[in-house]
Amino acid sequence: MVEIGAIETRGLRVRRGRAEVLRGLTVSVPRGQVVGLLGPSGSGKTTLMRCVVGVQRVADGTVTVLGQPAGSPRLRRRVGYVTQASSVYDDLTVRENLRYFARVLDAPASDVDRVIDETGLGGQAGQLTGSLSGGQRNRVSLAAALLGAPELLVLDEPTVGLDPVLRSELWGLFHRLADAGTSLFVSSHVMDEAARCDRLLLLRDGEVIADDTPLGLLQATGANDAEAAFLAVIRAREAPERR
Ligand SMILES: Nc1ncnc2c1ncn2[C@@H]1O[C@H](COP(=O)(O)OP(=O)(O)OP(=O)(O)O)[C@@H](O)[C@H]1O
Repeated sequence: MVEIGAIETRGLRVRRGRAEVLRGLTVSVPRGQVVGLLGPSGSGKTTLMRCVVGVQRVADGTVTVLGQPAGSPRLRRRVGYVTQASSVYDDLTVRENLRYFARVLDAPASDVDRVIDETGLGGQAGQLTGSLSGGQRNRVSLAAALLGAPELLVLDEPTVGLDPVLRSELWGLFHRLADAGTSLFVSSHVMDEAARCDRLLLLRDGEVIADDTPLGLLQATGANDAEAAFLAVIRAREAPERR
């Protein structure tokens, strides 16, 4: 049997306003890995994630998630999505928020303690969410997305605003989840997070300019880090046009 990837897109085109922001993307995200979606601000990362979770109007092409068309009702509990904005209630405590979302998602009540533990929020569980720092609040949204143990997690810049220790802990969590079989699709505009991914998709101006492992990308470009590799890929693509 052919293994169905976590995410498959074919010729995906999206227009937002007058601009074409995804320009015929064909990408494949394997299961059970942490796949990084890296690219500068405005390159289309959030738009691609919106396509994956089925909330973006698509002009052309297909998006298949866990073998189903993106947005299909059967994917609702199988896919967790964390946007850049907080998706939890400020006037509830961390634990109250998670209990509420566990009920909405029909997740086991025991998941609440599990996700509090996984996201390191034990010390804040009884605190009103509105009184937390921005980074802590992001982790409450992440904890809510972990309820019910979805097979695919789509995380839009989950480490923004976190200190290096928390950032490192969160990447550790992502890999533990992947080791247990979860697929993670994680965006970042911070190139130094590239090395933490199993696989990378580099996006620029709505096009995938590289799809490789971090090591493969460094070897292919001869660069020492992801930022230099990104620039090398861009230069190589633009070189023929200069002639
Ligand atoms: N609601 C909208 N209407 C029109 N254009 C939009 C809208 N939202 C985003 N865009 C445009 O689509 C392009 C891609 O935006 P997108 O948010 O997907 O980029 P991104 O890579 O996620 O950026 P960031 O890292 O800043 O979040 C940008 O040029 C942006 O200006």
